[in-house]
Amino acid sequence: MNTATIWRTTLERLELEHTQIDAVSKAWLQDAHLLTIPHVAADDIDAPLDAQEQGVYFTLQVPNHLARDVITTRWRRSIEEILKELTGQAVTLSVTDERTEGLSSVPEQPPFEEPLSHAASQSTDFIITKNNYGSYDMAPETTMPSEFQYMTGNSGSNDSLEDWDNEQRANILMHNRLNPRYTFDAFIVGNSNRLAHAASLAVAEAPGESYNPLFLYGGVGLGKTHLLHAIGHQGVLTGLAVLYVSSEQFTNEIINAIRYRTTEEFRAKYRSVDILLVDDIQFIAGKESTEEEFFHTFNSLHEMSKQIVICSDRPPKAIVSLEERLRSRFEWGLIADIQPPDLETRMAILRVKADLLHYAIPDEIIAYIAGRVQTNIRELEGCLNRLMAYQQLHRTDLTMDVARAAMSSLGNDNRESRLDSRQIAQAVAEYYHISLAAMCGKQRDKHIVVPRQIAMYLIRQETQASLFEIGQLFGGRDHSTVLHACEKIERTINTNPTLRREVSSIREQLLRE
Ligand SMILES: Nc1ncnc2c1ncn2[C@@H]1O[C@H](COP(=O)(O)OP(=O)(O)OP(=O)(O)O)[C@@H](O)[C@H]1O
Repeated sequence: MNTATIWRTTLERLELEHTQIDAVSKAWLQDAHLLTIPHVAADDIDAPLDAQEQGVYFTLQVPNHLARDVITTRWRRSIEEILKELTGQAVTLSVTDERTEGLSSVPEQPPFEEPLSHAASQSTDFIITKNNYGSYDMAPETTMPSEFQYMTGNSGSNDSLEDWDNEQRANILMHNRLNPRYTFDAFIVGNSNRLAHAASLAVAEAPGESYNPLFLYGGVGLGKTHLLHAIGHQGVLTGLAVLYVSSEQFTNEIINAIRYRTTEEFRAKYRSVDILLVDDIQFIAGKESTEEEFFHTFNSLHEMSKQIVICSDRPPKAIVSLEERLRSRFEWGLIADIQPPDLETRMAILRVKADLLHYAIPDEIIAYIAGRVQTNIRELEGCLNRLMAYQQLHRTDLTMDVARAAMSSLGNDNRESRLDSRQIAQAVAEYYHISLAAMCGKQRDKHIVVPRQIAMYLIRQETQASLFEIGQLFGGRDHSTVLHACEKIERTINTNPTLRREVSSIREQLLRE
């Protein structure tokens, strides 16, 4: 079997096994090329090579960055599984959007073409939205409605554009209050934000060429503004005129332009930018003249292939009272959502933020904070700042007790009153699939002892129960046994990432209840 046959068979199997596979992924996968590293070529898979033990390394070449990220996140595991079955060997698959030299290609296939640029890779604009199955749906390009002609031909707006000299463009750059901390480098990518990040990067690398507009949406404090600014920084670096505005600012400028009869200047300003970044667009809904003006600004920029990036707390369809013609434009390019980050991503974000602040903080405390704040990264950062402030104020070492005190005294921890010891013990027993009775009893098997110690540790952390009370719950054990258990878990958590993850997952589960 050569790689072409393997890939064809893999695709057929994938489509059979995943009937909900979305149209965009399907198109990317059909365009993809499966390659192997020469010394473990797939043609040799029947030969008893070393590769039999090491497995086969495949590379899947896909058309662009976004395809790479989506296929890696959503499909790589399944493809690997199928390849494993087909080849009868362990398989490692990497997905790339670059042409990799030295890989064996498929003899019967046409020669591999240069990877497509973002512009070329997307011959038609399409809309990708998540459907109810959590996969992506694609809709065909919308045709350009006639209102699009506004201000592009007869109105003379292009003349005003030419009048808009370099000095004024420089002014725009100067007055862009882009937060220097909000860069791509400082953005942690996890499954929750991978698509939004990849799309933002694509847009920053080739403004106006790939996804236009790019519409990012997600809950409060999940990094939408951060990505907008990151795109902005990149644009500024390459000398483009970038304008970042909140929809509120846009509205105020329109009101003033109407009041002081300066609408021509307003229009010239907005239509001379190369990248327009608009935050919190949901607030323009229902504001008639703002919507009207934004509509025309959008059309002018889009026609000139200038990049527009829009953020909102909800998808266009959910912005009630937004004019239909605006909604359809927002759905024109790419819609990417940002979901709340998982525990690992929250921990990674905290670690990076702490490092940036040169704040030495043990993993255990990182896990503790990340377990507490689950849906808002701004709040997560707030906790870190509070902890620093608390520690400095009390001039104390950073310990778990200090972290707990900082959280509770600053009103960020009201869970103690909700969680009781029995509930925690029950959650731990369930997590480890053992009975509560066994965990609280006398058994000394390892698979019971460790969960018991974890339960003691969590109860100590999450409730006001004394060592004596905890001992009573666990079959009348001595307070020193409880203390020993708590200290042991506290120590081990710092050196054992698996245990740390388990404890954090239980805590997260408890806080969710
Ligand atoms: N993935 C991430 N990596 C690093 N920091 C992040 C990430 N996501 C968000 N942040 C940080 O979280 C804070 C809040 O992010 P941001 O202001 O971008 O959120 P938002 O989605 O625009 O929120 P809002 O809807 O309230 O405007 C910022 O300090 C940002 O740097």
